[in-house]
Amino acid sequence: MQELKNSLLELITDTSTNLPPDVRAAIREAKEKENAGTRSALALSTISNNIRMAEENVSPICQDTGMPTFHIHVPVGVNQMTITRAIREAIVEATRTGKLRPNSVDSLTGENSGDNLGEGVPVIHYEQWERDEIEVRLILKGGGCENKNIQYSLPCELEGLGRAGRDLDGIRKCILHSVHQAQGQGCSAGFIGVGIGGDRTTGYELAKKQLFRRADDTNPHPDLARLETYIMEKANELSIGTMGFGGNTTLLGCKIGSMHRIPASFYVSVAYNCWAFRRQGVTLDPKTGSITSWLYKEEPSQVKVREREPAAAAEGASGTREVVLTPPISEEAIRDLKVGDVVVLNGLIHTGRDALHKHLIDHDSPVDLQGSVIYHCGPVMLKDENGNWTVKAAGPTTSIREEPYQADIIGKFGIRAVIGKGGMGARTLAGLQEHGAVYLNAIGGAAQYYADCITGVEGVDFLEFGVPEAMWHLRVKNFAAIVTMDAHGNSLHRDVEKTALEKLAQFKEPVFR
Ligand SMILES: O=C(O)C[C@H](O)C(=O)O
Ligand code: SF4
Repeated sequence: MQELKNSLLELITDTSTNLPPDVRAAIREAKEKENAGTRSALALSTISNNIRMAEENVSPICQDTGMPTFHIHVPVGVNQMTITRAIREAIVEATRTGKLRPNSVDSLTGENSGDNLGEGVPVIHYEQWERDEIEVRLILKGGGCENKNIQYSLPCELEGLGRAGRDLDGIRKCILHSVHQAQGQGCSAGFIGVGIGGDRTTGYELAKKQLFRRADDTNPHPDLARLETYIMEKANELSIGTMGFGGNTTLLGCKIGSMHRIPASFYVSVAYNCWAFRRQGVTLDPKTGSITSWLYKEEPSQVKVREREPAAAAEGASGTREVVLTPPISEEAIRDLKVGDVVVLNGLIHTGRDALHKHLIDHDSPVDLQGSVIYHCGPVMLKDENGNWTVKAAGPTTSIREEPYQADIIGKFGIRAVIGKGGMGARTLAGLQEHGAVYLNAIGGAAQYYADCITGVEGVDFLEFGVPEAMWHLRVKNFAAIVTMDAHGNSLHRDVEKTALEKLAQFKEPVFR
């Protein structure tokens, strides 16, 4: 098995940097459905560029390279411990070369192991089979969409949909609700895997297993096939759209599996995966460990591929105002901004996410933040041989996690803009109004696109928090993001959620009897 580690490294690298054709086709279709000049069309254009850049640069599509999760089939007699050792070596190597972000954090001490290894990380499931080849499937599922997974215990009451009973119609309601509760926070448009039945653990496992199905397959079970088709149609009428900007595509794929349960329990478990759906697989020669085939490389047959770029997403949103700003930004410039404006930033910005926000509540900042821009981002960084840092990937992280801190931090330090994704809540909105600040929504997952806007790394503080959580001081050029919450009490996120809830309520009546 001398080739095993190299094969696994190739699999990890390809998974992180190159989306499979079925996922690309779903995104391409979504792009064709959006109207020219809309925010969703613009976001999908950025996403498509990002996918291309990641492949060309052989760099992570999204900076959050997620929880590496392997599903492996082995012929009888193959040593699983040899495979586990090779996976661990390949993971360390992929982290060292910037194909994976160091993502494994000790839950008690907060320490980042730095090499993506740790208790329970990576996740590896083995199963024996009677074929004489090894099959390795891998998903890199990021944290923002993982946080939007949801498990329902039937019967239950669902906002907008009323009672969900222990039958196919109750299941239908849970799945629709799961898409609504995710809004744009899991980097919609997303893919969902659904597990019906099992217990709390196996239900989620079944849901995640569905994510290994190709986006263009058909469920062999007629009821589940019907339900998948129904969900795809109705979830896309919720108008949540790409990144929760509103729009025609909210869901790119829905795959449902079912298993037995015990009489008292009836779970519907939903695994939500962002558009950056990094899934790949290989078969390996059990003697040499070399790759014999790739599992998700063929183009889907039923999706037509257009020759030229559709007019829809070609250029910037029509009628939007573009405002160029350089920090430190004045309160006046900020109060002039309205939801829908595109802000183009030049100059110095600072990253800060969970650890930094918690820290700043009762500590000083190492740099003056008056008039500054904070970027909710945990980048992939590499140090070169001269000790200089380079940015390998740098998209936004989900902002809502900072909701308990954000308004206070803005007030305490005089921050004028926060860049993130998915939007923030009522407390932050009030804080923006009170202190004169805005929330700027960047396109989640577009880590190559934003890394390209970073012209220099001017320093770093709190590296002891780990690479993703450190405070990186980044010089940017033409960094564009949309104002989705302004200093006048307006929030696009609040509006989209309200509309989506009204639309969800239209699906209250029974459909599957
Ligand atoms: O950790 C990150 O960089 C992002 C995360 O996947 C998120 O979606 O919030
Ligand atoms: S930032 Fe968005 S695209 Fe990246 S892993 Fe998180 S949810 Fe997925």
